[in-house]
Parts: sequence; C-alpha cells; structure tokens
Amino acid sequence: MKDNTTAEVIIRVRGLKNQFGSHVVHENLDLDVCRGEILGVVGGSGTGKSVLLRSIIGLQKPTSGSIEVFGIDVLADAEAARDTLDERWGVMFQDGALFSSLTVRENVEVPMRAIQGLAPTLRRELADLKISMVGLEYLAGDKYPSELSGGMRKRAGLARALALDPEIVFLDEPTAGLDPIGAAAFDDLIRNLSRSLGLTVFLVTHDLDTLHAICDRIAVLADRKVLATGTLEDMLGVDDPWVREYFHGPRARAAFKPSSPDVASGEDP
Ligand SMILES: Nc1ncnc2c1ncn2[C@@H]1O[C@H](COP(=O)(O)OP(=O)(O)OP(=O)(O)O)[C@@H](O)[C@H]1O
Repeated sequence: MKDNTTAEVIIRVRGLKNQFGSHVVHENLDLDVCRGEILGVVGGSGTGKSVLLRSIIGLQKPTSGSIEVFGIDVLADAEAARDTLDERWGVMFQDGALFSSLTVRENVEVPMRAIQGLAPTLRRELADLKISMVGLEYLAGDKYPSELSGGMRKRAGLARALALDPEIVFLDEPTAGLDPIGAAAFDDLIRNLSRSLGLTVFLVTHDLDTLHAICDRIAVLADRKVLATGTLEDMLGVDDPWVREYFHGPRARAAFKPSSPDVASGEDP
C-alpha cells in the first residue's frame, strides 16, 4: 500500500494540540493514516510520538483538535468511542504491558472476556491461535511473562493486541530492546501479519532498519507537528536539519545501504 492518493483514510487527525502546563507538545498537528498501510512515526525524543498514539486511542485527552477513527469522533465521547473502537484496534505498548500474574494465554484471553457468549474452551483455543500466529511455541501459553525473554514478551503483547481481530494495531517502539536478529524477525512478523490480515499498522519507532524494512510511509514529528510524510525516498529530500541528520546520518546510511550482490549471492568478490 504505497499510493495513498486513492486510499481510504481511517485515522484523521486535524489541528491537534496537546499541552502539559506551559509545555506545548503538539500544535496544529495533522495526520492521515490509510487502510492497510504500515506507517512509521519518527521524531526526536520528547517530540510527542507516544502522546500522539495515546491521543488517538483515547488515553490522552488533547487540549484541542479533532481525531476521527473509522469516521468516529474519538474526542466527542472518549468512553463511548473506546467501547465501539476497542474491538477494531489493538495496542502493544513498549514492554508488552502484560499482566504479570496471568499466563500468556490468560493475558491474550483478557480482551476476549468482553465478548458475550464466548465459551471458555473456545476462548482458550482462540488465544492459542493468536499465540501461534505471532510465532510463539504452543507451550508459551502456559508461561508467565517473567519466564519469557524480552522478544517473547513482545510477541505475547502482540498476540494480545490481535486478540479481537483488529483492523488497526498501534505499536509503541516494538523493536526497542531487541537484538538486531530479534528485531529483524519482529519486523518480518509485523509485515507478514499486516499483509496476510490486511492490518493497518501505526508504529512509533526509532529503528531505522524497521523504517527501511517494513514501513510504507513515514511521518516525522518535529516542531510540535507532523513536519513531513512520505516514503523513505521522500524523506531523503526533506530540507530540515533533524530530518537530514536522521535520514542521512551514518546509522541511516548503514541501514539503507543496498545489500551487496556479492554478499547476497554468497559469491567471492
Ligand atoms: N502525562 C504527562 N504529563 C506531563 N507531561 C507529559 C505527559 N505525557 C508526556 N509528557 C511530556 O510530553 C512530551 C512528549 O512525550 P512523549 O512520551 O510523547 O515523547 P516521545 O516522542 O514518545 O519520546 P521518546 O522517543 O523519548 O519515547 C515529553 O516532554 C513528556 O515529558
């Protein structure tokens, strides 16, 4: 999903302002998210990426502005909107945010408990299905979060975010704290789930590899607003000091470097 000119906008943020005391985090922030895309939200530390995510899902009441998700005004009545929308989106916070006293399976079952008439045996089977979808072995369902590695906890958090077959998943720094191999595997998982389930993914990240590997579009937060949106290629042409530093710096060059054909083919140079 790269062409957003004809795409259906399912999240529409307009004129968003978030202010804490005298600290204005967002002002006149506009953003569209289109169905089926993987949108990477980047920006310097403290630019308000998490506050934006929390505003969209109704956990943070903005100072002003409007936010529509599937055409529903999230701010008009946050509680009513959440009741309607909670089944249509899933959220994975940075550390997985699992209940430590529940097993992985029980964690995944938590959102399903809201479904009236869903028999416990079916709920359990559905939870096991989600657990396998995120690449966790079957036995992981019986484990407690403390018994899992960081990468497994993230996968468990993703399984819970997928519990109600959402149309959108919000991921807050999904690869933070993972080693490069684990992070690449998690990127693959997100891309495969997005493609196979038609999921829209709103992904806050600092990870240049993730942007390069899976994001259809990037939104850069700077100067209290969305400074630029577009493909990775578009970002390379944005004339802004932070954007230049971020997308042209040495780490970016390493992440975006095309793999050498010699290395890819395994042949000697
Ligand atoms: N509930 C709150 N009360 C007061 N200030 C807050 C609150 N939530 C966030 N902030 C402030 O808003 C700013 C943006 O925070 P946010 O966590 O969204 O940044 P971020 O872009 O996600 O940063 P990072 O990349 O470091 O995670 C920060 O200065 C933070 O201290």
